[in-house]
Amino acid sequence: MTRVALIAHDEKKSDLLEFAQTHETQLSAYDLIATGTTGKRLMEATDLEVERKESGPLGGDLMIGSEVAENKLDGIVFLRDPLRAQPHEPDISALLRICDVHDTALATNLASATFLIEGLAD
Ligand SMILES: O=C(CO)COP(=O)(O)O
Repeated sequence: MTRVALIAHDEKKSDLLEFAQTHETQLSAYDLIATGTTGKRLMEATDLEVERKESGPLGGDLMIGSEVAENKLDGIVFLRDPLRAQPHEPDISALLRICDVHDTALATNLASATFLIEGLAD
């Protein structure tokens, strides 16, 4: 089954929730994982079932990165906050890097997230 990770920094969570609501039917066909708070908010805002990892600052990005390293993930939507520094910046960089190492589809803004979700459906 197609497995997708959804992650958003706090300033981008409302964008991700709206995205998930818009694409809920499509997303419901996928195995979904998320960082802790993102996953909680997604399950509150939609009927989607989401496997929650740790919160980002507590290692959630690294847990998702480890799935990328094991080739378990087909795609990641990661709406980062481009305007604020994050305390766990090294973890974020590690996740982006491992996606490139394994050529895993990664969308970091809404426009590319739409392409990713539609592309995975093909
Ligand atoms: O910090 C994050 C990604 O780097 C997201 O973590 P949360 O979903 O727990 O807020």
